[in-house]
Amino acid sequence: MGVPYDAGAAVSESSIFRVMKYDAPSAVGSAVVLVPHTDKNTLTVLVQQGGVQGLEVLVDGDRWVPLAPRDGYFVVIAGEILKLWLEWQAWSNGRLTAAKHRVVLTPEKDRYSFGSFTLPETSSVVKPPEELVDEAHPPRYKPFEFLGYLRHVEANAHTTYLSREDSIDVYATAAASV
Ligand SMILES: O=C(O)CCC(=O)C(=O)O
Ligand SMILES: [Fe+2]
Repeated sequence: MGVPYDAGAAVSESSIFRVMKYDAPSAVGSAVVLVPHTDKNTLTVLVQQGGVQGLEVLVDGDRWVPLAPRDGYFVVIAGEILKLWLEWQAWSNGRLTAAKHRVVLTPEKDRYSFGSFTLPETSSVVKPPEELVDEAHPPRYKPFEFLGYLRHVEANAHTTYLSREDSIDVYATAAASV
C-alpha cells in the first residue's frame, strides 16, 4: 500500500497476567465452565497446566473443536482489537478473525490455566493509522476509547456473548462521514 512498514504500527499496550482456576463440575457429564466468547483485548497467550484439556474453538460458526496443546505449548488467540488492526492495515484480508472459544470440563479434575492478555491502555483512542485513511479508503470504524468499548461489552454482556457478530463490529462501525 506504499505505507512505511512501521507507519502507525507502534502503539503502547499494557498487559494483564491472570491465573485461572476452573472447578471440576460436580454433575455427571461435561459442563461449560467458561462461556463462549471472543477476547476483547489485542492478543492472548495461554498455557494450561499439564494434561487437563478443555479449551474449545468454534469453527465454521457451528462446530466446537477441542484444542489440545501438548504440555509446554502455548495457545495464541487474536482478540477483537488485533482483528481491527489487521483489517486497517489490510494485512489479514479478513482471514484472521477473533476466534470464539470456551472451556468445557468433565468432572474428574480442576483445571488451571495462565494467560497473558495484552490490551490498549484503557484511556487510549483506538483508531486507524492516518496514513491508511483517505477519501478512497474511508475507515470502516469510528475512533473509540478502549475503556468505552469495555464498558459497552460489560453493559451488554448478555447479548454480546450470544451474538454471532463481533462486539467490535457492533460498537465501532463507522458512520460513512468519519
Ligand atoms: O483458560 C483458558 O484456557 C481460556 C481462558 C480465556 O479464554 C479467557 O480468559 O479469555
Ligand atoms: Fe478467552
